[in-house]
Amino acid sequence: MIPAETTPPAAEGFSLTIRARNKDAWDAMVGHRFVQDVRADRLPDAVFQRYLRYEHAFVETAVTVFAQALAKASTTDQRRRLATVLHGLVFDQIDYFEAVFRDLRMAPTDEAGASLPDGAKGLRDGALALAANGSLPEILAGMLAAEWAYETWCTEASSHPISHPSLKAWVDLHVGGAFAEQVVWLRAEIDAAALTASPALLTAMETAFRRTLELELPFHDAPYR
Ligand SMILES: Cc1ncc(CN)c(N)n1
Repeated sequence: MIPAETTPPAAEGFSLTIRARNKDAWDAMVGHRFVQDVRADRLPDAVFQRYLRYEHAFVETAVTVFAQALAKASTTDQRRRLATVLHGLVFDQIDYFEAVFRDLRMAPTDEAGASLPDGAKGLRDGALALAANGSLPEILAGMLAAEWAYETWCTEASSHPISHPSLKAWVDLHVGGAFAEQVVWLRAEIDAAALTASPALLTAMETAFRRTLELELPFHDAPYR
């Protein structure tokens, strides 16, 4: 669904506004069956292993998306922040996949992603199209939806016992520290951009936010096949 023309309210930031206006998609993501299974410590191993492959591919996609955001950045602060985001992805997160594939004796994911299911390809293709065609605020609004939803559900899930050490480690990578700072920064960028954005740009930012949440749902359905 494309949102109707968007206006930012005076008092609260635009990031909170678009999350509230898209509560149905947000709630569907942070309450997805996959999230519920992690929280209840009952995620089947086969689902986790399929998820890891799709997720590894998505992290590689996120590197491309944030690299394109960096190319479109106009200030040194934005470039530094985005370089930090990229560092977290190519080191902390890719290191995690290399270790987990070794520990679980899984073959590495094929780099071209040819074997990905439609749900995983949908999120990848949506994010890459946004990165290629969108302005910086649109790209950041789309990635805010992905990062903020993960920070939210992982923070909640991390207060429950998670017995699979690799799953626990993955959840913990999205709680506090540099990841939380990244979400704070993305929100601040969206809030600041909205203050001077045209109505068309506000709508484009909200569309990117919602579309990403909508694409997250089939991505997380996919490992259940
Ligand atoms: C599918 C997906 N969406 C979001 C995130 C948060 N980086 C993630 N790791 N994976």
